Amino acid sequence: MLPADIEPVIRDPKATPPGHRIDLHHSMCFGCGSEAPVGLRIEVIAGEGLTVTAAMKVEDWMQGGPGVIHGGVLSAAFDEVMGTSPLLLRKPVVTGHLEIDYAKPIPLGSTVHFTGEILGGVRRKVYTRCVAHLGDPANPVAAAHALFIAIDLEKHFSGYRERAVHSQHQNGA
Ligand SMILES: CCCCCCCC(=O)SCCNC(=O)CCNC(=O)[C@H](O)C(C)(C)COP(=O)(O)OP(=O)(O)OC[C@H]1O[C@@H](n2cnc3c(N)ncnc32)[C@H](O)[C@@H]1OP(=O)(O)O
Repeated sequence: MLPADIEPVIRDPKATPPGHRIDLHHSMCFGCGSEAPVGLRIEVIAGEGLTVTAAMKVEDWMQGGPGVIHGGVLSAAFDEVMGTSPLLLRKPVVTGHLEIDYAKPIPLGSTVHFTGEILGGVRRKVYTRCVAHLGDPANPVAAAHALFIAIDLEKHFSGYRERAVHSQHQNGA
């Protein structure tokens, strides 16, 4: 998936310091929003260098097959974790391409731990990968690669903002 012309990228000196939560991008976001009526409420933590981490408890409403997480929920979690990582470059992005290897069933009630990493970039393209485990990093349950495209936030959402669902404490996007 990685292109031959991929280049190294550098963490922005003003990025969220390691160990701190990277700011919500939208309080009503399905992935990270603290006020979304239904959502994953994932908190992405900045790591060292170009890495991020997150954890997600697998709730009963996330069920797909009996007793296990729905694959689409896991996909959304990967999207959120990897999609937040380009903020270490201070670049807002949207997902262009996302691919997942589902290695093992993930039981309801477990906690999925994610470690994401930016691999490099080409022009507006940011390449990332992420691994998920249930507590033992040597025993991954899933892995993902994704390509994100840097956007101009104002332009990208200009035709949609009038449809936005707001909370009482809406903070923009
Ligand atoms: C803090 C934030 C956390 C967010 C986490 C959640 C993220 C999300 O879920 S975002 C929602 C899902 N994604 C979307 O809605 C995006 C929908 N798609 C789009 O809006 C557009 O296709 C968009 C913006 C990605 C690209 O369009 P545009 O701005 O015209 O750029 P475009 O010139 O087509 O592409 C830019 C580059 O990306 C490449 N590219 C675009 N899409 C893809 C793709 N699917 N696969 C491979 N390459 C792609 C292009 O080839 C081009 O590459 P190059 O520089 O080599 O020419």
